[in-house]
Amino acid sequence: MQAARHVVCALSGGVDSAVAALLLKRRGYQVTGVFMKNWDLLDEHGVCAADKDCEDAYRVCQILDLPFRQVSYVKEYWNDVFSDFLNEYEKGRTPNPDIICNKHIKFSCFFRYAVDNLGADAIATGHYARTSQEDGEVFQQKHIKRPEGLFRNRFEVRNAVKLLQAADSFKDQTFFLSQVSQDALRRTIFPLGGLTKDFVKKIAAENRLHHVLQKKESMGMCFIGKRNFEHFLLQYLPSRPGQFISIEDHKVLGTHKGWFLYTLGQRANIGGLRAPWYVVEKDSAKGDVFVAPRLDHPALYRDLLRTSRVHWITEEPPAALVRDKMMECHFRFRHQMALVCRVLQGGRVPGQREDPAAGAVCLHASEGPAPSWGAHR
Ligand SMILES: Nc1ncnc2c1ncn2[C@@H]1O[C@H](COP(=O)(O)OP(=O)(O)OP(=O)(O)O)[C@@H](O)[C@H]1O
Repeated sequence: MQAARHVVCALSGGVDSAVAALLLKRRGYQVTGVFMKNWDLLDEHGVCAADKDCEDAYRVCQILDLPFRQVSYVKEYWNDVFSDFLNEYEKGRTPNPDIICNKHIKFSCFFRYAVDNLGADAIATGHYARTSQEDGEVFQQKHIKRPEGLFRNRFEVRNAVKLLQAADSFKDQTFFLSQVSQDALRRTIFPLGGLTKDFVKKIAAENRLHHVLQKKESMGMCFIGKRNFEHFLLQYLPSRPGQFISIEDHKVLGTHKGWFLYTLGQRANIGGLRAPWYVVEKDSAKGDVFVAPRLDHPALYRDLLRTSRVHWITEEPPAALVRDKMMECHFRFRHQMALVCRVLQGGRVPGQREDPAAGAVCLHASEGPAPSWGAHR
């Protein structure tokens, strides 16, 4: 008889990955649970939250009778995720550290550790996402036990694998997985891809996983916790006091501690003013932040958005984009925001060589691509 395939499941100490590990075991895989310690500084209460999460992950393995390991990527997280996060803020952009963490830590360091050190055939996480090689049936909300034979070709894939949205569109986490490599995706299983969160909680409750059920859902950036975001950032970046200026009459409305703390479109709380104002523009040289008085103010809207090099998971870059220099794509600009169909124009980024994988996104659905890179309003 063929030996069971070995799947290394990333266990965060939360309910999703605990149920992912349980489902893998039920399907006949040999499962190892691994907790990653990525951040070891104390939170706002002087507690290292990672220690409690690690204990919870260990308990999941005890309940499910799985081997448990712990790895530390504190140094890698600091160098590849947190430093990038600070650098991006310093440049006035708003990075998403969860996307970078998936790219560099979970689907790179952890993936290599699982394959090279633990001899895994595949890794698994509790993300709500699917790939084009999932065996549809087994992801339905039924307790079906599958004979091992059905999965024997699971990891011998010839065609490139696609990242697909989860069945639970509210929980779908593909936005955070948008930078993973083809190499890692080929050997990744998302056991929760076809399930709803409620169903996952039900499975946890029926399988003695009460300790993870009681935990609060992780929200926002893990290293910030409940701390005030501005205070947190100003511990790492020097403040640069500047002014809030009205875009309408250039009147000074108040002061702030750093233009880089604001994101375009963000609501700005200006001391002493009751009505909300929204960020339109930032002047990095003078440190001023220009604001508009209403969310429907025309100064807040754009026709064109420039992207840096696009990360193509399946076809790099798509042949249609190289041939036509443009293609229709569906975009999501933030997690849980609706997907919108827009035209992506490949081409030349100013100051760089011709690169069909870099692009501009025309933000009006009804119009064709914008005429040139110069136009950005
Ligand atoms: N510290 C960690 N150690 C191991 N795996 C992790 C860790 N943090 C996250 N993961 C993996 O990444 C997945 C997504 O994590 P994320 O924190 O975004 O989601 P989540 O919905 O809160 O998941 P969970 O309920 O499992 O904590 C987890 O389900 C788990 O597989």
